[in-house]
Amino acid sequence: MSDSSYTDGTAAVSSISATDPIRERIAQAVNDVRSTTPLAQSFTNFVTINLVANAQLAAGGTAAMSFLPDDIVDTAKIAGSTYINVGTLLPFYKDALADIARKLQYLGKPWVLDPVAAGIGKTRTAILQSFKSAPPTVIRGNASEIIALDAMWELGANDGTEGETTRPAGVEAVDEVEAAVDDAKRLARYLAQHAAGGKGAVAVSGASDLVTDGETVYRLPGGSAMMTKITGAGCSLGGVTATYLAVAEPLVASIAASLLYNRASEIAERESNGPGSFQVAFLDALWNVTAEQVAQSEILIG
Ligand SMILES: Nc1ncnc2c1ncn2[C@@H]1O[C@H](COP(=O)(O)OP(=O)(O)O)[C@@H](O)[C@H]1O
Ligand SMILES: Cc1ncsc1CCOP(=O)(O)O
Ligand SMILES: [Mg+2]
Repeated sequence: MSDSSYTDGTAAVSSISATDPIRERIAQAVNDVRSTTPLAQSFTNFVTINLVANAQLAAGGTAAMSFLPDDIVDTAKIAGSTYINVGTLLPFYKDALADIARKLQYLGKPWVLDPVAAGIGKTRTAILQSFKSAPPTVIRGNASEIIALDAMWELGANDGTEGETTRPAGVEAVDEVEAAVDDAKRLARYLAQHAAGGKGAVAVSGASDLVTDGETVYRLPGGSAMMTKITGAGCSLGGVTATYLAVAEPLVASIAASLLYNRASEIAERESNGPGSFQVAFLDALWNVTAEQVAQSEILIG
């Protein structure tokens, strides 16, 4: 850790040093994806499915989008990881997704959950509640989704630390990332105890991203506000997190994906002049950012 400790208004934070061992593991994840092109399967919403697949390919991975429940289970057996995004659902998925989560757990397969629009609708709520008993390896969402999922799983109620709940927010966040710190830590501790593999991480995206394994909180500043002007920035981040989860442990996979996104979106903002060209430049930058640029990013802990 460096000696450049300071306070951001809510918590004392310090930059990790240029030689911190986690940087080597982040670089390794970026390079391993590019050299082994791992398959990460996705069950994801039909609004942003194309960007999810293209972002996974641009990061160096391989994509497969599955919708039939038996396809999802069969593909999970041959994939390095699975991504489940609940942005657009159909009624029959209420039982099907609960069953898929149980099968992934039985098979010991790592998966990433993106709880898009958590808090909206009885069917989505039933599905997200069902995942508590067969939880994912990584949860990646915006602040409002993380706060809503934590409330749904009643984790704060169990340890007496329950914070304020928020109103359902649709697919966009109405909460700041810092408002979701305690929720993210509670969820990550729960994943570490109950997820297949015995390790978990929670990633909260926003103006400055946050990733935690339940013990340490990593803050990852930077990126581009233009990411809020294209649909699927968060969904594709979840997909790329699954790509990294195929080669790395949950914490490293989550941090690497978030850092890759921040560096790529900064480059894309400089090289584009509106949302359309930004999305194209962003995919190019995912492809071109070096592992060293990703791994040497500013990382704050505290
Ligand atoms: N104001 C912002 N400044 C910089 N990056 C942002 C900003 N808002 C979102 N991002 C980035 O956009 C991506 C998607 O995050 P977010 O918009 O929170 O997800 P979602 O689309 O699921 O709501 C992340 O890489 C995040 O860092
Ligand atoms: C607009 C929309 N509506 C249902 S899912 C979806 C995409 C959400 O994408 P993201 O969470 O990446 O902003
Ligand atoms: Mg989202």
